[in-house]
Amino acid sequence: MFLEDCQKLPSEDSEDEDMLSDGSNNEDDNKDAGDFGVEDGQDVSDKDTQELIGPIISPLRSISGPWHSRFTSIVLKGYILAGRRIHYVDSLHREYGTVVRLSPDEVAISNLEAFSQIHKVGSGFIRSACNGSLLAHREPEIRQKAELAVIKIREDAQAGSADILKWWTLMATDVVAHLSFGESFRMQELGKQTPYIDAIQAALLCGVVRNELSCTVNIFSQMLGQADGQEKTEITDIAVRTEAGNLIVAGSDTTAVTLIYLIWAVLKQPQLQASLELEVSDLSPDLTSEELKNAPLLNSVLEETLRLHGAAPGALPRVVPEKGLSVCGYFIPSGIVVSTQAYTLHRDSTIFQDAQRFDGYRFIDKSQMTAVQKTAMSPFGAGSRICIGLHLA
Ligand code: HEM
Repeated sequence: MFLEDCQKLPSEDSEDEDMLSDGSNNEDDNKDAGDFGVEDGQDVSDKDTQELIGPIISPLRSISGPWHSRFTSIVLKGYILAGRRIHYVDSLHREYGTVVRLSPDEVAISNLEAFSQIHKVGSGFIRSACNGSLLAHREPEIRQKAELAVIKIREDAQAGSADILKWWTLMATDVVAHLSFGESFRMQELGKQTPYIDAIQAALLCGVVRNELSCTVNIFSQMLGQADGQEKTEITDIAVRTEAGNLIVAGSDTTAVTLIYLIWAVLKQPQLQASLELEVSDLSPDLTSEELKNAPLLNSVLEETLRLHGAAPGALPRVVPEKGLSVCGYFIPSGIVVSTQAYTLHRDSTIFQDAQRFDGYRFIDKSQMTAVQKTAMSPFGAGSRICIGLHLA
């Protein structure tokens, strides 16, 4: 049971407002599924049925949201195209509550219990995250690339100014390429992205990364080996190309963008910067991952960066399965898309005290984290579709 379930989030600029002032989700309508004329488990994904039901008797009609969400997704799409979906949805949660209608067939949810229900590992195929051994085997290569990035940043800074984001991006892309394909693109040495990477990013940035990827030291050698050993294989050239592009996009910009936010947030707090530098200077020059794991402030700053500035805080959409979803007194039938977003959960001041503030010490003692905070912290997603690059990142 989570506090403040099913209620409005405080507005961003009035964090101290009493969140309990409005205990409803803005609707007087009866929230019982029976009143929608839809039985539990009834599938409304069928297009004809949906058109027939229309906005008036839609099973979602009592879920609050902007008036147009009952008729069209055009406004939502406008925000998506403008790259503002996260902020738009966050503002809707603050206005309408934890369950908000976004379009005729999409509902956004920022209720933690529902979050767990939606993302928990089901009984079907379960994807597990990359395990630590990937990191252990590849640590020297990763460190060598990180050191090179720091050298390049220092050289540029000494010559006038350094484009830190550029070097983090080149570093992350080289690391992902090396681990995935067994060979780096050596973009750090070149000092720029290869046209090949430019093309992949342009083609895939708008797509959603959702492919089944196994996580091995060299993913492609395994895939191709499998293809060689079988007469019939599901793995086509196009699939290999798509997987390759997905990995590059999923692993490089996310890591680089998170790192640049970390630098920015720390530089804004000179006191924090000094303490962090002191902690890191006490570590051995080897900087093994074991040693890094035991640097409390460094890890706390990383967690806090992922909380406020993680690079993928947007919608994780899921289709409601046959049994439907009950959330905050609403019943959402099968076929409807429900989405949760870390951006809103991570800024919920009922979960994280002073949630809008970057507090580098917030996670200094992780044993103090409440169960609710642990569930809410989801910069890498959650459940069966959790980021496979989590440990590497
Ligand atoms: C700070 C860095 C990173 C962040 C914040 C991040 C975040 C995420 C999130 C939130 C998801 C879940 C998407 C969903 O549920 O629909 C995801 C999935 C994924 N990530 Fe990451 N990621 C990072 C780094 C990486 C790296 C380094 C790699 C690869 C080397 C990677 C590969 C993937 C892949 C392949 C998926 C898709 C998994 C699936 O569809 O089941 N990510 N990531």
